[in-house]
Amino acid sequence: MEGNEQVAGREALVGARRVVVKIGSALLTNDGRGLDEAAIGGWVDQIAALHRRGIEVVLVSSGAVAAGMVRLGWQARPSAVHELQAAAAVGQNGLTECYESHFARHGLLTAQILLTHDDLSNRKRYLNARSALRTLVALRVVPVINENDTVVTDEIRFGDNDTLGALVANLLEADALVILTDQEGLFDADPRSNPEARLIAEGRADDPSLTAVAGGGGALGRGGMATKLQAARLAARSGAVTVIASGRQPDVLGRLAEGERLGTLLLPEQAPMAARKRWLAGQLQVRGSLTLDAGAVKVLKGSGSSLLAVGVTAVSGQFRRGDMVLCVDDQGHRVAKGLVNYGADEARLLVGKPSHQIEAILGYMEAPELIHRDNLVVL
Ligand SMILES: Nc1ncnc2c1ncn2[C@@H]1O[C@H](COP(=O)(O)OP(=O)(O)O)[C@@H](O)[C@H]1O
Ligand SMILES: N[C@@H](CCC(=O)OP(=O)(O)O)C(=O)O
Repeated sequence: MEGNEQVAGREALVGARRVVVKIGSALLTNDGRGLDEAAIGGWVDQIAALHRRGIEVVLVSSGAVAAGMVRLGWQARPSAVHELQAAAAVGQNGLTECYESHFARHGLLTAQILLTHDDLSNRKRYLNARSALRTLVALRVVPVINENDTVVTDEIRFGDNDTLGALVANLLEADALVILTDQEGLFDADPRSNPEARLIAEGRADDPSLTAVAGGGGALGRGGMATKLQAARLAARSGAVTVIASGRQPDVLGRLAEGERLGTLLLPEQAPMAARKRWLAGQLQVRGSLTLDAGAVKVLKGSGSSLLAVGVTAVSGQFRRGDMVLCVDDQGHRVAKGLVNYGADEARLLVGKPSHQIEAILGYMEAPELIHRDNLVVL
């Protein structure tokens, strides 16, 4: 049942139609030697493949300052604002050129968009930015966004591009924000300093315990995991899920879109329900059915509750835990469908039984409900 669980847990990316991909400085720069053009070519190939599948991708790319430093022959990142601004202005050219030439190999146009904090906090400019981006996406152009480093000062800058990526995800109501970085995801401690650190595969974006483990960035990046977690919280506001993953994993974007467990998935508290339900509703393959009594039909339709065995009168078909089953009323009318927590044989034993008896009947309890409400869609 691994496979079903995998897809159920990652459905928001599997069904995503619009994705913001953020590529960080730590990843883009060739050990501080300027842009890693070969790696950029690889990400462009992946994005083009998503495009061909009909997924709209908006790119948020860092790297201007790092690329500018190399072009200018500077060894160390300057601390003076005017020098950072100059480096960004020089480097942004190289960045744009690099993306443009790689996307051109796939017959795709790019558009450079440089935003500042003001552009997104001022309502009028926000709406202008939104309509321009929507138009570009509708034209199948790939927007490549960065902060307009040349005109911002410390007080008004995002600084890290994680925040910018999240705001763009909000702006476009994207389904997902994918943050590609130099680590496999969020670990329970910074893996640079703690080799024992373990990857956190999944969590709630607003889980306060994650704040404690998310540290600052490396030499090249700006915000580290702390700003990535904050970005996930921001993105969650408009219902987007966030994935933090390593850009060095081969075909990371394609594999995520296939539902593979890579990196850290950070789910919003409320809104992903809509995406999840959309995905559930779109699933065609049903392995069996559960007949519900009138009380169960009422609570499912009325209050969006989970389905308990006590409200089930009959089980048909052969299904396994995690399979999609149909819920019908006593007349056989379709009421709901969802991913079931028990296989058909166990479900038959549980028919009409209250949840507190599950353990006594089966010898174990997988879950107190037959179908959890998160995995259920009323038809
Ligand atoms: N809990 C953690 N898990 C993973 N990485 C962490 C964690 N805490 C801090 N980091 C650091 O965050 C860095 C990635 O962030 P950053 O350097 O800002 O990259 P980017 O430029 O891709 O945004 C990692 O290289 C790592 O050292
Ligand atoms: N706007 C800056 C990028 C800032 C930055 O490095 O952010 P991040 O990739 O989040 O660590 C640049 O292009 O150099």
